[in-house]
Amino acid sequence: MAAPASQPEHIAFAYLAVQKALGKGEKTGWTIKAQDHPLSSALAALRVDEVGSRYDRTLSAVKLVTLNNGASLGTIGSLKLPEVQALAVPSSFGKGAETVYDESVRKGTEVSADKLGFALEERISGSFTAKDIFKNVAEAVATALFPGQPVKLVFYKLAIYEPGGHFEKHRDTTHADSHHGTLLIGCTPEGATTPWEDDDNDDDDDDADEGVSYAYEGGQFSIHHSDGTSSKWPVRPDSWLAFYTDLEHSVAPVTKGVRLTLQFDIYLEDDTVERAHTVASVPATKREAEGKKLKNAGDSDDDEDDTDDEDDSDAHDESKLFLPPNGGRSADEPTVPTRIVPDRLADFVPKLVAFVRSMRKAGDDTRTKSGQAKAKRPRKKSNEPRTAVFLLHHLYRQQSLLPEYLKGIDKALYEALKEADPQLNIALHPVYINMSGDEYGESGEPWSQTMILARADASHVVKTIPQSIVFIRRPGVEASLLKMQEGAEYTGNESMPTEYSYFAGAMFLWFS
Ligand SMILES: O=C(O)CCC(=O)C(=O)O
Ligand SMILES: [Fe+2]
Repeated sequence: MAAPASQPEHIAFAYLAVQKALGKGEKTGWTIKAQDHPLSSALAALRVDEVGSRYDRTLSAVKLVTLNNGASLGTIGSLKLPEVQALAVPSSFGKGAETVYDESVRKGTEVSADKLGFALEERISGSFTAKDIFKNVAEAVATALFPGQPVKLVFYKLAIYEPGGHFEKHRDTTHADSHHGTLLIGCTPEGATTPWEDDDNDDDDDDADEGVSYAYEGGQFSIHHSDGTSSKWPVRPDSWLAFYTDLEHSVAPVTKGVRLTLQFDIYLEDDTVERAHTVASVPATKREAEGKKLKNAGDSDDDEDDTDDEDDSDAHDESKLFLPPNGGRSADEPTVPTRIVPDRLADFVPKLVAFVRSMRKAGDDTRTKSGQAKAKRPRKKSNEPRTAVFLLHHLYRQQSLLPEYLKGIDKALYEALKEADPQLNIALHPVYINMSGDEYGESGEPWSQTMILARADASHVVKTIPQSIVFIRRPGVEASLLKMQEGAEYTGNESMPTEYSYFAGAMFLWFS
Protein backbone atom coordinates (compact mmCIF):
# COMPACT_ATOMS: atom_id res chain seq x y z
CA MET A 1 0.00 0.00 0.00
CA ALA A 2 1.38 3.37 -0.97
CA ALA A 3 1.70 6.26 1.43
CA PRO A 4 -0.08 9.46 0.51
CA ALA A 5 3.11 10.87 -0.94
CA SER A 6 2.97 14.56 -0.13
CA GLN A 7 0.66 14.48 2.85
CA PRO A 8 2.11 15.41 6.21
CA GLU A 9 -0.93 14.09 8.11
CA HIS A 10 -0.60 11.02 10.20
CA ILE A 11 -0.55 7.99 7.96
CA ALA A 12 -3.34 6.41 9.96
CA PHE A 13 -5.61 8.37 7.65
CA ALA A 14 -4.31 6.27 4.81
CA TYR A 15 -5.64 3.25 6.66
CA LEU A 16 -8.97 4.86 7.30
CA ALA A 17 -9.24 5.44 3.56
CA VAL A 18 -8.44 1.79 2.96
CA GLN A 19 -11.03 0.73 5.53
CA LYS A 20 -13.61 2.69 3.59
CA ALA A 21 -12.49 1.28 0.27
CA LEU A 22 -12.77 -2.24 1.62
CA GLY A 23 -16.49 -1.74 1.84
CA LYS A 24 -18.87 -1.43 4.71
CA GLY A 25 -19.54 -5.13 4.90
CA GLU A 26 -16.00 -5.94 5.99
CA LYS A 27 -15.35 -5.87 9.70
CA THR A 28 -11.85 -4.71 10.48
CA GLY A 29 -12.38 -3.09 13.85
CA TRP A 30 -14.19 -3.14 17.15
CA THR A 31 -16.07 -0.67 19.29
CA ILE A 32 -14.43 0.11 22.58
CA LYS A 33 -16.81 0.32 25.50
CA ALA A 34 -16.55 3.43 27.61
CA GLN A 35 -16.46 1.79 31.01
CA ASP A 36 -13.23 0.53 32.47
CA HIS A 37 -12.64 -3.16 32.79
CA PRO A 38 -11.87 -4.33 36.35
CA LEU A 39 -8.36 -5.27 35.21
CA SER A 40 -7.69 -1.81 33.74
CA SER A 41 -6.13 -0.16 36.74
CA ALA A 42 -3.82 -3.11 37.44
CA LEU A 43 -2.73 -3.05 33.80
CA ALA A 44 -2.09 0.68 33.95
CA ALA A 45 0.02 0.21 37.07
CA LEU A 46 2.47 -2.15 35.36
CA ARG A 47 5.67 -0.26 34.62
CA VAL A 48 9.33 -0.89 34.03
CA ASP A 49 12.19 1.51 33.41
CA GLU A 50 12.23 3.04 29.98
CA VAL A 51 15.60 4.71 30.36
CA GLY A 52 18.96 3.21 31.27
CA SER A 53 22.05 5.13 32.33
CA ARG A 54 25.36 4.19 33.87
CA TYR A 55 28.68 5.71 34.74
CA ASP A 56 31.60 4.50 32.70
CA ARG A 57 34.57 6.75 33.10
CA THR A 58 36.54 4.80 30.51
CA LEU A 59 34.33 6.25 27.75
CA SER A 60 36.03 9.66 27.97
CA ALA A 61 39.28 8.20 26.63
CA VAL A 62 37.77 6.73 23.45
CA LYS A 63 39.41 8.31 20.40
CA LEU A 64 37.58 9.79 17.42
CA VAL A 65 38.96 9.98 13.90
CA THR A 66 37.84 11.27 10.52
CA LEU A 67 36.84 8.40 8.23
CA ASN A 68 38.41 9.76 5.04
CA ASN A 69 42.00 10.02 6.31
CA GLY A 70 42.01 8.78 9.89
CA ALA A 71 42.98 12.20 11.28
CA SER A 72 42.59 12.50 15.03
CA LEU A 73 39.61 14.42 16.36
CA GLY A 74 40.62 13.97 19.99
CA THR A 75 38.63 11.92 22.47
CA ILE A 76 35.08 11.82 23.82
CA GLY A 77 36.30 13.69 26.88
CA SER A 78 38.42 16.17 24.89
CA LEU A 79 37.13 16.72 21.39
CA LYS A 80 38.81 18.92 18.78
CA LEU A 81 35.94 21.31 18.25
CA PRO A 82 37.04 23.31 15.17
CA GLU A 83 37.91 20.13 13.25
CA VAL A 84 34.57 18.57 14.15
CA GLN A 85 32.62 21.73 13.33
CA ALA A 86 34.27 21.82 9.91
CA LEU A 87 32.60 18.48 9.09
CA ALA A 88 29.12 19.46 10.29
CA VAL A 89 25.96 20.16 8.30
CA PRO A 90 22.59 21.52 9.50
CA SER A 91 20.25 18.94 11.05
CA SER A 92 16.92 18.07 9.53
CA PHE A 93 14.10 16.15 11.17
CA GLY A 94 10.96 14.25 10.23
CA LYS A 95 7.48 15.76 10.21
CA GLY A 96 5.00 13.07 9.31
CA ALA A 97 5.97 11.81 5.86
CA GLU A 98 8.35 14.71 5.16
CA THR A 99 11.94 15.47 6.07
CA VAL A 100 12.18 19.17 6.86
CA TYR A 101 14.51 21.81 8.20
CA ASP A 102 12.88 24.19 10.64
CA GLU A 103 14.86 25.97 13.33
CA SER A 104 11.78 26.47 15.47
CA VAL A 105 11.68 22.69 15.99
CA ARG A 106 15.30 21.76 15.69
CA LYS A 107 18.34 23.97 15.47
CA GLY A 108 21.68 22.28 15.37
CA THR A 109 24.30 20.75 13.16
CA GLU A 110 25.69 17.25 12.95
CA VAL A 111 28.45 15.06 11.60
CA SER A 112 27.19 11.76 10.22
CA ALA A 113 28.77 8.38 10.89
CA ASP A 114 30.17 8.18 7.39
CA LYS A 115 32.49 11.12 8.10
CA LEU A 116 33.54 10.37 11.64
CA GLY A 117 34.25 7.23 13.62
CA PHE A 118 36.18 5.67 16.48
CA ALA A 119 39.68 4.22 16.81
CA LEU A 120 38.11 0.94 17.92
CA GLU A 121 41.22 -1.23 18.04
CA GLU A 122 43.45 1.25 19.81
CA ARG A 123 44.42 0.48 23.40
CA ILE A 124 43.10 2.89 25.95
CA SER A 125 44.14 1.60 29.35
CA GLY A 126 46.06 -1.60 29.91
CA SER A 127 44.88 -4.03 27.29
CA PHE A 128 41.50 -2.34 26.95
CA THR A 129 40.45 -1.06 23.55
CA ALA A 130 37.53 1.18 22.62
CA LYS A 131 35.92 -1.96 21.24
CA ASP A 132 36.02 -3.57 24.70
CA ILE A 133 34.53 -0.46 26.24
CA PHE A 134 31.65 -0.36 23.76
CA LYS A 135 31.08 -4.06 24.30
CA ASN A 136 30.66 -3.45 28.02
CA VAL A 137 28.22 -0.69 27.20
CA ALA A 138 26.23 -2.99 24.88
CA GLU A 139 26.03 -5.64 27.61
CA ALA A 140 24.89 -3.11 30.17
CA VAL A 141 22.33 -1.67 27.72
CA ALA A 142 20.95 -5.18 27.18
CA THR A 143 20.69 -5.68 30.94
CA ALA A 144 18.99 -2.34 31.50
CA LEU A 145 16.55 -2.18 28.58
CA PHE A 146 16.61 -5.36 26.49
CA PRO A 147 17.18 -8.27 28.85
CA GLY A 148 17.84 -11.50 26.97
CA GLN A 149 17.84 -9.79 23.57
CA PRO A 150 20.87 -9.43 21.29
CA VAL A 151 22.11 -5.84 21.19
CA LYS A 152 24.11 -4.08 18.51
CA LEU A 153 25.36 -0.52 18.85
CA VAL A 154 25.72 1.35 15.57
CA PHE A 155 27.16 4.84 15.52
CA TYR A 156 24.75 7.25 13.86
CA LYS A 157 25.95 10.84 14.26
CA LEU A 158 27.56 13.49 16.39
CA ALA A 159 25.13 16.33 17.14
CA ILE A 160 26.27 19.89 17.82
CA TYR A 161 24.13 22.50 19.54
CA GLU A 162 25.50 26.02 19.80
CA PRO A 163 23.72 28.89 21.61
CA GLY A 164 20.08 28.89 20.51
CA GLY A 165 20.42 25.26 19.43
CA HIS A 166 17.65 22.95 20.62
CA PHE A 167 15.42 20.06 19.60
CA GLU A 168 11.73 20.05 20.50
CA LYS A 169 9.91 17.00 21.80
CA HIS A 170 10.21 14.13 19.30
CA ARG A 171 10.55 10.39 18.96
CA ASP A 172 13.59 9.04 17.21
CA THR A 173 13.37 7.89 13.61
CA THR A 174 13.89 4.17 13.36
CA HIS A 175 16.29 2.94 10.70
CA ALA A 176 15.23 -0.72 10.52
CA ASP A 177 12.56 -3.02 11.91
CA SER A 178 15.14 -4.21 14.45
CA HIS A 179 16.07 -0.67 15.60
CA HIS A 180 14.52 -0.07 19.03
CA GLY A 181 16.75 2.15 21.09
CA THR A 182 18.94 5.24 21.12
CA LEU A 183 22.17 5.57 23.06
CA LEU A 184 23.68 8.97 23.86
CA ILE A 185 27.13 9.86 25.12
CA GLY A 186 28.04 13.50 25.68
CA CYS A 187 31.38 14.92 24.51
CA THR A 188 33.42 17.72 26.02
CA PRO A 189 35.39 20.07 23.77
CA GLU A 190 39.14 20.22 24.32
CA GLY A 191 40.06 22.54 27.18
CA ALA A 192 36.48 23.04 28.37
CA THR A 193 35.23 22.48 31.88
CA THR A 194 32.06 20.57 32.41
CA PRO A 195 29.68 21.11 35.33
CA TRP A 196 30.15 17.55 36.58
CA GLU A 197 33.96 17.80 36.66
CA ASP A 198 33.58 20.71 38.97
CA ASP A 199 31.63 19.03 41.71
CA ASP A 200 31.22 15.38 42.57
CA ASN A 201 27.81 16.02 44.04
CA ASP A 202 26.83 17.86 40.94
CA ASP A 203 23.21 18.17 40.13
CA ASP A 204 23.57 18.44 36.40
CA ASP A 205 22.12 21.86 36.61
CA ASP A 206 23.61 24.15 34.06
CA ASP A 207 23.73 27.28 36.11
CA ALA A 208 27.09 28.90 35.76
CA ASP A 209 28.33 30.03 39.12
CA GLU A 210 31.58 30.80 40.85
CA GLY A 211 33.01 32.08 37.57
CA VAL A 212 33.67 28.62 36.13
CA SER A 213 33.67 28.47 32.34
CA TYR A 214 31.58 25.47 31.42
CA ALA A 215 31.48 23.72 28.05
CA TYR A 216 27.88 24.78 27.73
CA GLU A 217 24.89 25.99 29.65
CA GLY A 218 21.23 25.12 29.10
CA GLY A 219 20.72 22.18 26.77
CA GLN A 220 18.92 20.04 29.37
CA PHE A 221 17.93 16.63 28.01
CA SER A 222 14.43 15.51 29.03
CA ILE A 223 12.43 12.36 28.51
CA HIS A 224 8.66 12.81 28.33
CA HIS A 225 6.84 9.72 29.52
CA SER A 226 3.44 8.67 28.22
CA ASP A 227 1.87 9.25 31.64
CA GLY A 228 2.58 12.96 31.29
CA THR A 229 5.58 13.08 33.63
CA SER A 230 9.04 13.96 32.40
CA SER A 231 12.49 13.22 33.71
CA LYS A 232 15.76 15.06 33.19
CA TRP A 233 18.93 13.20 32.38
CA PRO A 234 22.56 14.16 32.09
CA VAL A 235 24.28 13.49 28.76
CA ARG A 236 28.00 13.42 29.53
CA PRO A 237 31.31 11.86 28.51
CA ASP A 238 31.68 9.59 31.53
CA SER A 239 28.36 7.80 31.25
CA TRP A 240 25.89 6.58 28.70
CA LEU A 241 22.16 7.16 28.45
CA ALA A 242 19.85 4.80 26.55
CA PHE A 243 16.09 4.80 25.93
CA TYR A 244 13.48 3.22 23.68
CA THR A 245 13.15 5.04 20.35
CA ASP A 246 9.43 5.68 20.79
CA LEU A 247 9.95 7.67 23.98
CA GLU A 248 9.47 11.37 23.43
CA HIS A 249 12.50 13.46 24.36
CA SER A 250 13.83 16.97 23.88
CA VAL A 251 16.92 19.14 24.18
CA ALA A 252 16.30 22.56 25.76
CA PRO A 253 17.97 25.56 24.13
CA VAL A 254 21.69 25.90 24.75
CA THR A 255 22.33 29.32 26.22
CA LYS A 256 26.12 29.38 26.15
CA GLY A 257 28.99 27.29 24.79
CA VAL A 258 28.73 24.18 22.66
CA ARG A 259 26.85 20.96 23.49
CA LEU A 260 28.14 17.81 21.73
CA THR A 261 26.46 14.42 21.69
CA LEU A 262 27.29 11.09 20.11
CA GLN A 263 24.19 9.19 19.06
CA PHE A 264 24.08 5.44 18.48
CA ASP A 265 21.23 3.31 17.17
CA ILE A 266 20.48 0.22 19.23
CA TYR A 267 19.51 -2.75 17.06
CA LEU A 268 18.08 -5.98 18.44
CA GLU A 269 20.10 -8.27 16.27
CA ASP A 270 23.34 -10.19 16.45
CA ASP A 271 26.42 -10.48 14.27
CA THR A 272 24.61 -12.36 11.51
CA VAL A 273 23.37 -8.99 10.24
CA GLU A 274 26.21 -6.70 9.21
CA ARG A 275 25.86 -2.97 9.59
CA ALA A 276 28.26 -0.19 8.73
CA HIS A 277 29.49 1.80 11.76
CA THR A 278 28.83 -0.99 14.26
CA VAL A 279 30.86 -0.41 17.44
CA ALA A 280 29.65 -3.40 19.49
CA SER A 281 27.45 -6.44 19.19
CA VAL A 282 26.47 -8.83 21.95
CA PRO A 283 24.46 -12.03 21.49
CA ALA A 284 21.21 -12.83 23.24
CA THR A 285 21.61 -14.14 26.76
CA LYS A 286 19.39 -16.52 28.65
CA ARG A 287 16.64 -14.88 30.60
CA GLU A 288 16.77 -17.26 33.55
CA ALA A 289 17.57 -14.56 36.03
CA GLU A 290 14.61 -12.52 34.80
CA GLY A 291 12.27 -15.51 35.01
CA LYS A 292 13.39 -16.20 38.54
CA LYS A 293 12.72 -12.64 39.39
CA LEU A 294 9.12 -12.92 38.27
CA LYS A 295 8.59 -16.09 40.23
CA ASN A 296 10.05 -14.61 43.41
CA ALA A 297 7.48 -11.92 43.10
CA GLY A 298 7.63 -9.23 45.69
CA ASP A 299 10.71 -10.66 47.36
CA SER A 300 12.97 -7.67 47.24
CA ASP A 301 14.28 -5.01 44.95
CA ASP A 302 17.79 -6.34 45.33
CA ASP A 303 17.29 -8.95 42.65
CA GLU A 304 17.88 -6.36 40.03
CA ASP A 305 21.22 -5.35 41.46
CA ASP A 306 22.33 -8.95 41.61
CA THR A 307 21.67 -9.36 37.92
CA ASP A 308 23.67 -6.26 37.13
CA ASP A 309 26.62 -7.42 39.14
CA GLU A 310 26.78 -10.69 37.27
CA ASP A 311 26.77 -8.94 33.96
CA ASP A 312 29.46 -6.40 34.74
CA SER A 313 33.11 -6.80 34.08
CA ASP A 314 35.24 -6.54 37.19
CA ALA A 315 37.49 -4.08 35.45
CA HIS A 316 34.68 -1.53 35.35
CA ASP A 317 33.72 -1.23 38.95
CA GLU A 318 32.48 2.30 38.69
CA SER A 319 30.15 1.33 35.86
CA LYS A 320 28.04 -0.51 38.41
CA LEU A 321 26.74 2.77 39.66
CA PHE A 322 23.49 3.79 38.11
CA LEU A 323 23.04 7.48 37.67
CA PRO A 324 20.13 8.54 39.78
CA PRO A 325 17.08 9.61 37.79
CA ASN A 326 17.12 13.33 37.10
CA GLY A 327 20.87 13.30 37.67
CA GLY A 328 20.23 13.44 41.41
CA ARG A 329 18.22 16.59 41.16
CA SER A 330 15.62 17.98 43.45
CA ALA A 331 13.04 15.73 45.03
CA ASP A 332 10.10 17.50 43.47
CA GLU A 333 11.13 16.41 39.97
CA PRO A 334 9.04 13.41 38.97
CA THR A 335 11.11 10.28 39.07
CA VAL A 336 11.08 7.71 36.31
CA PRO A 337 9.36 4.41 36.97
CA THR A 338 11.60 1.87 38.62
CA ARG A 339 12.91 -1.10 36.71
CA ILE A 340 10.37 -3.85 37.20
CA VAL A 341 7.38 -4.45 39.35
CA PRO A 342 7.49 -8.25 39.58
CA ASP A 343 4.93 -8.42 42.35
CA ARG A 344 2.42 -6.46 40.32
CA LEU A 345 3.16 -8.49 37.21
CA ALA A 346 2.96 -11.79 39.09
CA ASP A 347 -0.33 -10.68 40.58
CA PHE A 348 -1.81 -9.40 37.33
CA VAL A 349 -0.93 -12.20 34.90
CA PRO A 350 -2.86 -15.07 36.55
CA LYS A 351 -5.90 -12.79 36.90
CA LEU A 352 -5.76 -11.91 33.22
CA VAL A 353 -5.33 -15.54 32.18
CA ALA A 354 -8.22 -16.60 34.43
CA PHE A 355 -10.39 -13.88 32.93
CA VAL A 356 -9.63 -14.98 29.35
CA ARG A 357 -10.32 -18.60 30.31
CA SER A 358 -13.64 -17.66 31.88
CA MET A 359 -14.70 -16.04 28.61
CA ARG A 360 -13.92 -19.19 26.71
CA LYS A 361 -16.10 -21.18 29.06
CA ALA A 362 -18.99 -18.77 28.69
CA GLY A 363 -18.52 -18.82 24.91
CA ASP A 364 -18.47 -22.62 24.87
CA ASP A 365 -21.63 -22.88 26.94
CA THR A 366 -23.47 -20.59 24.59
CA ARG A 367 -22.24 -22.49 21.62
CA THR A 368 -23.31 -25.81 23.05
CA LYS A 369 -26.75 -24.45 23.74
CA SER A 370 -27.16 -23.09 20.27
CA GLY A 371 -25.74 -26.33 18.89
CA GLN A 372 -28.41 -28.34 20.69
CA ALA A 373 -31.06 -25.97 19.51
CA LYS A 374 -29.86 -26.32 15.95
CA ALA A 375 -32.55 -28.75 14.87
CA LYS A 376 -35.31 -26.42 15.97
CA ARG A 377 -34.08 -23.02 14.86
CA PRO A 378 -31.27 -21.58 12.75
CA ARG A 379 -27.92 -21.72 14.52
CA LYS A 380 -27.15 -18.46 16.25
CA LYS A 381 -23.60 -17.30 16.35
CA SER A 382 -22.48 -16.65 19.88
CA ASN A 383 -21.98 -13.04 20.78
CA GLU A 384 -20.19 -13.91 23.98
CA PRO A 385 -16.76 -12.32 24.03
CA ARG A 386 -13.88 -14.74 23.63
CA THR A 387 -10.94 -12.43 23.23
CA ALA A 388 -9.33 -9.91 25.57
CA VAL A 389 -7.42 -7.01 24.02
CA PHE A 390 -5.26 -4.22 25.36
CA LEU A 391 -2.98 -1.63 23.86
CA LEU A 392 0.75 -2.10 24.21
CA HIS A 393 2.62 0.52 26.18
CA HIS A 394 5.13 1.23 23.40
CA LEU A 395 4.74 2.17 19.75
CA TYR A 396 6.09 -0.01 16.96
CA ARG A 397 6.57 -0.05 13.22
CA GLN A 398 4.00 -2.41 11.74
CA GLN A 399 6.69 -4.89 10.74
CA SER A 400 8.34 -4.61 14.16
CA LEU A 401 5.34 -5.83 16.05
CA LEU A 402 6.85 -9.22 16.78
CA PRO A 403 7.57 -10.99 20.08
CA GLU A 404 11.33 -10.62 19.62
CA TYR A 405 11.07 -6.84 19.30
CA LEU A 406 8.76 -6.11 22.20
CA LYS A 407 10.09 -3.53 24.62
CA GLY A 408 9.96 -2.94 28.35
CA ILE A 409 6.67 -3.79 30.03
CA ASP A 410 5.26 -5.13 26.75
CA LYS A 411 8.00 -7.75 26.65
CA ALA A 412 7.72 -8.59 30.35
CA LEU A 413 3.97 -9.03 30.05
CA TYR A 414 4.18 -11.10 26.88
CA GLU A 415 6.73 -13.48 28.37
CA ALA A 416 4.89 -13.79 31.66
CA LEU A 417 1.66 -14.65 29.78
CA LYS A 418 3.43 -17.23 27.64
CA GLU A 419 4.93 -18.76 30.72
CA ALA A 420 1.67 -18.69 32.66
CA ASP A 421 -0.22 -20.77 30.11
CA PRO A 422 1.27 -22.19 26.91
CA GLN A 423 -2.27 -22.84 25.59
CA LEU A 424 -3.04 -19.14 25.54
CA ASN A 425 -3.18 -17.67 22.03
CA ILE A 426 -1.42 -14.31 21.78
CA ALA A 427 -1.60 -12.18 18.66
CA LEU A 428 0.05 -8.80 18.14
CA HIS A 429 -1.36 -6.37 15.59
CA PRO A 430 -0.86 -2.69 14.77
CA VAL A 431 -4.04 -0.77 15.42
CA TYR A 432 -5.47 2.66 15.01
CA ILE A 433 -7.87 4.14 17.55
CA ASN A 434 -10.61 6.02 15.77
CA MET A 435 -12.77 8.57 17.50
CA SER A 436 -16.42 8.15 16.70
CA GLY A 437 -19.35 10.38 17.56
CA ASP A 438 -18.59 12.86 20.31
CA GLU A 439 -14.87 13.03 20.65
CA TYR A 440 -14.75 13.95 24.29
CA GLY A 441 -17.05 13.04 27.11
CA GLU A 442 -18.07 15.35 29.93
CA SER A 443 -14.87 14.67 31.83
CA GLY A 444 -12.84 15.69 28.81
CA GLU A 445 -11.68 12.15 28.41
CA PRO A 446 -12.15 10.49 25.04
CA TRP A 447 -14.57 7.62 25.32
CA SER A 448 -16.36 6.88 22.10
CA GLN A 449 -13.78 4.92 20.20
CA THR A 450 -13.23 2.19 17.67
CA MET A 451 -10.10 0.14 17.38
CA ILE A 452 -9.26 -0.65 13.77
CA LEU A 453 -6.60 -3.05 12.58
CA ALA A 454 -3.95 -0.99 10.82
CA ARG A 455 -2.98 -3.66 8.36
CA ALA A 456 -3.41 -3.93 4.64
CA ASP A 457 -4.80 -7.45 5.16
CA ALA A 458 -7.02 -6.41 8.08
CA SER A 459 -10.20 -8.03 6.82
CA HIS A 460 -8.39 -11.34 6.57
CA VAL A 461 -6.63 -11.03 9.91
CA VAL A 462 -9.78 -10.09 11.77
CA LYS A 463 -11.19 -13.54 10.95
CA THR A 464 -8.35 -15.17 12.87
CA ILE A 465 -9.48 -13.48 16.10
CA PRO A 466 -12.46 -14.99 17.94
CA GLN A 467 -15.32 -12.49 18.21
CA SER A 468 -16.32 -10.51 20.05
CA ILE A 469 -13.67 -8.80 22.14
CA VAL A 470 -13.33 -7.26 25.57
CA PHE A 471 -11.09 -4.23 25.51
CA ILE A 472 -9.08 -3.74 28.68
CA ARG A 473 -8.47 -0.04 28.71
CA ARG A 474 -5.18 1.59 29.46
CA PRO A 475 -6.33 5.19 29.80
CA GLY A 476 -2.89 6.82 29.88
CA VAL A 477 -1.71 5.00 26.79
CA GLU A 478 -4.97 5.70 24.97
CA ALA A 479 -4.82 9.40 25.77
CA SER A 480 -1.24 9.78 24.55
CA LEU A 481 -2.05 7.76 21.45
CA LEU A 482 -5.01 9.92 20.56
CA LYS A 483 -2.85 12.98 21.01
CA MET A 484 -0.26 11.50 18.70
CA GLN A 485 -2.87 10.65 16.08
CA GLU A 486 -4.18 14.20 16.06
CA GLY A 487 -1.45 15.53 13.83
CA ALA A 488 2.02 15.20 12.42
CA GLU A 489 4.62 14.34 15.03
CA TYR A 490 8.28 15.07 14.97
CA THR A 491 10.82 12.32 14.54
CA GLY A 492 14.64 12.25 14.72
CA ASN A 493 16.58 13.02 11.59
CA GLU A 494 14.27 11.86 8.85
CA SER A 495 10.65 11.30 8.04
CA MET A 496 9.14 7.89 8.54
CA PRO A 497 7.19 6.74 5.49
CA THR A 498 3.95 4.82 6.01
CA GLU A 499 5.38 1.38 6.52
CA TYR A 500 8.00 2.66 8.98
CA SER A 501 5.80 4.93 11.08
CA TYR A 502 5.10 4.39 14.73
CA PHE A 503 1.83 2.63 15.37
CA ALA A 504 -0.02 1.54 18.43
CA GLY A 505 0.09 -2.19 18.95
CA ALA A 506 -2.59 -4.32 20.52
CA MET A 507 -2.23 -7.68 22.22
CA PHE A 508 -5.14 -10.09 21.59
CA LEU A 509 -5.56 -13.02 23.98
CA TRP A 510 -7.89 -16.02 23.71
CA PHE A 511 -8.14 -19.72 24.32
CA SER A 512 -9.00 -21.96 21.37
O1 LIG B 1 21.80 15.55 21.56
C1 LIG B 1 21.04 14.93 22.27
O2 LIG B 1 21.19 14.85 23.49
C2 LIG B 1 19.87 14.21 21.66
C3 LIG B 1 19.45 14.79 20.36
C4 LIG B 1 18.30 14.04 19.79
O3 LIG B 1 17.38 13.70 20.47
C5 LIG B 1 18.31 13.67 18.37
O4 LIG B 1 19.15 14.17 17.64
O5 LIG B 1 17.46 12.86 17.94
FE1 LIG C 1 16.26 12.25 19.41
